[in-house]
Amino acid sequence: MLAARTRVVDPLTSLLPILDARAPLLFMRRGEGVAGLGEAVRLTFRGADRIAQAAETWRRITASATIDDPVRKSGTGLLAFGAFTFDERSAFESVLIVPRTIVGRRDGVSWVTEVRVAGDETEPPAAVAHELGAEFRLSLLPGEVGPARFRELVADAVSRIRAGELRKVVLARDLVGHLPEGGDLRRVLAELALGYPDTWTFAIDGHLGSSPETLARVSHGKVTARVLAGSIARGADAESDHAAALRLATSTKDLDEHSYAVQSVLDALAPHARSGISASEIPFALKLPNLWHLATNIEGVLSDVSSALDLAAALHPTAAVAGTPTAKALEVIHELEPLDRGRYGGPVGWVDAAGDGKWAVSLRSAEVSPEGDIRAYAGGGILAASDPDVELAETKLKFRPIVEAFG
Ligand SMILES: C=C(O[C@@H]1C=C(C(=O)O)C=C[C@H]1O)C(=O)O
Repeated sequence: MLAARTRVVDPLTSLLPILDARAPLLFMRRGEGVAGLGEAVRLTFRGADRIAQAAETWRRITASATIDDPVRKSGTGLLAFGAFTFDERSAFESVLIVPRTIVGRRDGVSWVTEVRVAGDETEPPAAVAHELGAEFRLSLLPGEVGPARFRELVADAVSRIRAGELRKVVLARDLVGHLPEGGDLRRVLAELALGYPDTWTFAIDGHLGSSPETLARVSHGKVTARVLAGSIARGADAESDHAAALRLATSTKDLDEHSYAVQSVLDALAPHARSGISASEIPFALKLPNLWHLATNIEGVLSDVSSALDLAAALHPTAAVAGTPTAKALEVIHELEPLDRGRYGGPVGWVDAAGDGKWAVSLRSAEVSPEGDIRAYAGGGILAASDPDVELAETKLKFRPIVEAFG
C-alpha cells in the first residue's frame, strides 16, 4: 500500500541539483518535468508483454493507493518512472520505479510529492540542491559493432531489402567507455539539457539520454505523439543549412522512410482513438543542433481508458526504431546486429495515477552500469537506397549529444 501527498512549493530554479549523483531519476524538457529521489517501489518486467504487464501492475498499485493531491496536474500525485528494453530477449531489466520523493516543475508551478510505503516509518529524502561533483571527461570508443562492421551490416540489410524480404530495418552500433570513480551523472545530464533543450533529457535506472522523439503523451484524455524518421546533417552556414533541410524535405527515400514510421504509429493508436487521429499531411523539418529530422505531430482524443503506459505498450516498437514490417524487421535485427540494445530504442518516461504521462523513444542514449561501464547506441533506418558510408556518418551525428556530454 502506498500513500502519496503532493504540495506546491516555492518555485525551483532547476531540477538537476537535487538529483542523486549516481542514480538520477529525471524526465525533463526546457527545464520543466519531473525528478525523483529514492525508491518506494521498484518493479521489474521481462518478456514479450513486459510493457503491458507494467501498465496492468500500475493500475493495481494506483487503485489501492491513498493519494492526497490538491494540485491535480499531469504528473502530480503518485507517479512511476519507467525504462523498457527495446527487445524482449534483452539481458537488461525493464523497470517501473516509484520514487520516495517526486519533484515537479511546470508552467511556473513547482511541487513535491512524498511517497510512503505502509510499514516503513522512514522519512522520504528531502529535495535539496547539492553541489555538482568535479568535472570529468571521458572518451567513448567503438564497442561490439565498430564502423567497419556497421558498414557491412548496412550492406547486408540493403541486399535483403532489395531481395524483397522487407522494406526497412533500423540497425544500430555502439560506443563504450568507463565513468571515472565518483563521476557525477548530473554533469552529463546538465550538458545534455543545455545542448539539446528541445529534447527529452532523461535518466532512469542508469539509462540516460536526450531524445527528440515523443512516443506517446497523454494529458486529460488527449494523446499526442511525434514521429521522427529521415535525417540529414546540419549545414555549416545558413545557406547550406537551408539547402540541407530542403534536400531532406524533398528526398523520396526519406519521405518513404518517414511515411512507414507515421503509419505504424497511426495503426497502433487507431483502436484507442476511434473518433480519429490526425497527422499533418506533410512532415516538417525539425531542427536539432546536430541534425535535421523529418517530423510529424500526431494527435487524437482517447476513446478508452488507456494510460500513457498502455499506449507505449501498443506503440512499441515503431518503424522508427525497428523497421517495416515490424516482425520481419525484428528478425533481421536479431540476425544481423550482435548487440543487446538494452533500453535504447525502448520507451522511457513516466505515468501518473490518472494514467497521464509522457513517454519518449530512448534515442541519443547510453546505459551506465552500477560499476560505471558505459555503452552508448545510435542507429538509423536502412532502405533499399541506403548507402553504408552515409548511414555510418549519420550514426556519428546521432552519437554527438552523448559523446559531447561525457567528453
Ligand atoms: C535510430 C535512431 O534514430 C531514429 C532514426 C532516424 C532515421 O533513420 O532517420 C531518425 C530519428 C529516429 O527515429 C537513433 O538516433 O539511434
